[in-house]
Amino acid sequence: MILDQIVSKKYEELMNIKAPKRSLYDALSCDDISIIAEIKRASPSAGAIAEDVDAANRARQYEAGGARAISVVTERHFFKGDLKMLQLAKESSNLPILRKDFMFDELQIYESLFAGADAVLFIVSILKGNKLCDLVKLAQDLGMETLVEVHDEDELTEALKSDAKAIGFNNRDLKTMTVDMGRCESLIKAFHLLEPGSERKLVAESGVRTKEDVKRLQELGFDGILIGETLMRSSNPTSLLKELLGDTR
Ligand SMILES: O=C(O)c1ccccc1NCC(=O)[C@H](O)[C@H](O)COP(=O)(O)O
Repeated sequence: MILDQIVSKKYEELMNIKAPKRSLYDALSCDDISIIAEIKRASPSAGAIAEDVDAANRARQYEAGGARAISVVTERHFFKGDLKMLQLAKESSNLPILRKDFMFDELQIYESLFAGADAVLFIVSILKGNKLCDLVKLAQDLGMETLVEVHDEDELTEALKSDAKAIGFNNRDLKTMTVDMGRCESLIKAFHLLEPGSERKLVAESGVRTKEDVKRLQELGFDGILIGETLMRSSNPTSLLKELLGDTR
């Protein structure tokens, strides 16, 4: 009986967390291109980037520079991240917060909700069978949005079976860690053939360094760009964001 009460209390709490929410989908629905600015302490390809980053301050700097959403890499082992960074970014900005991690278990979805994530990322290559669709549905049932990440056309076909409202094309090969900007170019063409007239939002991920890259991705039809390392290495991310966005607004 007491357990029932605890469970129903927790359920009420979960339902209260659902609203009000900040929408990644809306952030990607502007007339011009939106930058999702990433907070990432380290990565397998780069090693340590900014291990002592102040996530609260970074989030404020990103918002001031014109970012429309923030991605926080919470994975501990390879990226030295944690959920505290996500909570700090949420408290310190008005932007939708995306949790970027290796998500494969229902518990991680509830954990994301409690930490304040507005959206969660799923990587098709690590989710087998119906798992992707099930996790997307759970996240959306709990009021969060989803970005599903693909690296090739087979993964794209899998991603389109889910109800995700946004698809991310990652230029980084997860095995070799190398970045090929041509990857998202060919994938966006494949996407339009597979799902003409789609309402889904499209995000280019990884390897974006210059305002020319941003302009090119806008011309290709992307709604958003996820930028991590370039911003994390900058001591003035606000002005860097303004510079990157310069020719697009
Ligand atoms: O960043 C890595 O080295 C990495 C290696 C293996 C799997 C994922 C990895 N990164 C996650 C990301 O997708 C990026 O953090 C994100 O797209 C931003 O990329 P970048 O602007 O190149 O930092």
